[in-house]
Amino acid sequence: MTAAFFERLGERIERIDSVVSVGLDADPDRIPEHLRERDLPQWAFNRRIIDATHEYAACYKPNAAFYESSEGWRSLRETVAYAHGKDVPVLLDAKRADIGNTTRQYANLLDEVDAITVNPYLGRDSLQPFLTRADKGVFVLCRTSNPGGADLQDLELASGEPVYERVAALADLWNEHGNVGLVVGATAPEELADLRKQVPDIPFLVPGVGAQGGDAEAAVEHGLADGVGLVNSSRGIIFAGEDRGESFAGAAGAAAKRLRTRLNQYRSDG
Ligand SMILES: O=c1ccn([C@@H]2O[C@H](COP(=O)(O)O)[C@@H](O)[C@H]2O)c(=O)[nH]1
Repeated sequence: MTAAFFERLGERIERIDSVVSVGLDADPDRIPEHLRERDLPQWAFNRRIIDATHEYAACYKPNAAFYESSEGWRSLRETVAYAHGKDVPVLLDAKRADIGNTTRQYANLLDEVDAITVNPYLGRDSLQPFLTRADKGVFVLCRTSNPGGADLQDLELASGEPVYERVAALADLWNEHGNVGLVVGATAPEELADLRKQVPDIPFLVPGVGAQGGDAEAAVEHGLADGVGLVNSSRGIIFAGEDRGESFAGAAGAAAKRLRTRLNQYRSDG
């Protein structure tokens, strides 16, 4: 039987001593000039990024938004297969969910990848086809890293609890197979701390360090549950060498290594 996602992730984290999620947001406008004439420029870019970063990557997190074209989906498929060939799990940041028959189609994405992000605002039935995939990780958006994340997610319910806490409570209920994680931004360190107290056993995916300037220490301190969790940086790693022409990938590798070192300093502090 295939080991559950968080078990596999925990083994990977231990093996490479890293909680870094490398975000593969291969923005076609930022891919180096010399790769733009390739058949699949995003795939050519990602392959070089993976070669340079896989030793430091607990997982790869491509954001589906960057692959929403026929070429993009082909690039994504090649990228996923290549990452798997390097033994690195892939978490597709797709933020999916819909009514029953539609969401069942979305959940087929899990045939290709190891984990996915989902949107909780349509409720349990919209997530059911993801949640029942016991061997796959399902990260529920809880308190996002963007400035507008507070607009709805921080609103207080009649009970006095903020919406993001209710989402965490529901996600905990939905976690019948031990495959649920939460997405909590590093730009919201207080919410990260509150949520960790509320759901001590659920691993977080923490985006927002690097380009968004989030709190890396809080990301590590609160993002991990029994050592398992992910701290993501996308642009800060893959475009670290944007001005370096053909040696862009080396700069990405160095950025991933630096982030691992920085995060590990907080991991060992605990
Ligand atoms: O709350 C959220 C949820 C998802 N994201 C995604 O993570 C990466 C962050 O990219 P950076 O370049 O490191 O800022 C990107 O794919 C976002 O869509 C997030 O930032 N915040």
